[in-house]
Amino acid sequence: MATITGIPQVDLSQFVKGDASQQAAFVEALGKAFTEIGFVGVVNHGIPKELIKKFFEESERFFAQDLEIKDKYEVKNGAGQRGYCSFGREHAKQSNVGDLKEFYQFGQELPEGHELKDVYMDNIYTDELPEFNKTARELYQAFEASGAHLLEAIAIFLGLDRNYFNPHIEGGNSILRAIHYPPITQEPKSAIRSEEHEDINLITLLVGASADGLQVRPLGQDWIDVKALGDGIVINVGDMLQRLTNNKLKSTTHRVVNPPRELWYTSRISIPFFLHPRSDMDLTCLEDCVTEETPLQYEPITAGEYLDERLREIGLKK
Ligand SMILES: O=C(O)CCC(=O)C(=O)O
Ligand SMILES: [Fe+2]
Repeated sequence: MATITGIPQVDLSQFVKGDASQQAAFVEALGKAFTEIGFVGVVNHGIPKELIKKFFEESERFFAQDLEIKDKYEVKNGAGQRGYCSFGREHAKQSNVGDLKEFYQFGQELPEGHELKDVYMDNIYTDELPEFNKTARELYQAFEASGAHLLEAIAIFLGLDRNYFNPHIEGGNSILRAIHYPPITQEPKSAIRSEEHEDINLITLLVGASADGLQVRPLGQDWIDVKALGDGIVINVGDMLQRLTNNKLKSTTHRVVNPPRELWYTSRISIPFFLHPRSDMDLTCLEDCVTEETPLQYEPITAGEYLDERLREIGLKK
């Protein structure tokens, strides 16, 4: 039984396989969750359980290697968008203390002849762990498919054509990230594994982490613990979708806190998929989201320009 506590939960199979009334109920529930707290738990998301398990195991293997090996896969001035990013390098935009994590990122890979083929940086594949590379590709594609269904439901909720997002996410600039929070061995500078932040992209799909620690803080409320039990995934709205909808859908602050002292010896692995559109997607606020009660909050910008701005703020781009 898959359950997620702390946030509302929806069943994606109702939308993908259900009849019209089940689809409508799904759209309603998803829209409510995203306008209120910006986070939702999703069960029956269509991402194969075995694939998730395999990628978790391969990620553990990757991070367990000597730093000397991992360092080979770090691109020192590549804005951290592919390959390995070493411990402490990324920090939240308001903080100058690095997060207590290391991670590895895979990006979009397109077939020969695709118009965006040469636009993206090549992925960095490890020599030691061919299965890490292979499962990353498979999981990337499974996340893209599941994310496309969710965006279709969001488009319906926003009163747009249900295929509104399709041309923007086909060949999009999404990132699959495997994060490792190592065991804590000495009194940490802060009680936080990953400082509070909002995600940059359209939506994030997060595979149930290997340990507790994720907390979200809806506007005007206290921190809420989000726990994924079983095989549900956590989905949240990112800043690009919040911006496009003129704050109708909420990109909610979240963080990962350290475990209690008696669990310091434990590590934590989590697998977020940051669903990004193509760089040329226009993020100008949707007309229907600008009203007398909700006046325009943002200037027009493209997804590419916005990403650039944000990567500088978090120390990944100079
Ligand atoms: O590790 C987690 O559970 C969340 C990570 C996260 O919020 C992020 O990488 O943006
Ligand atoms: Fe995040």
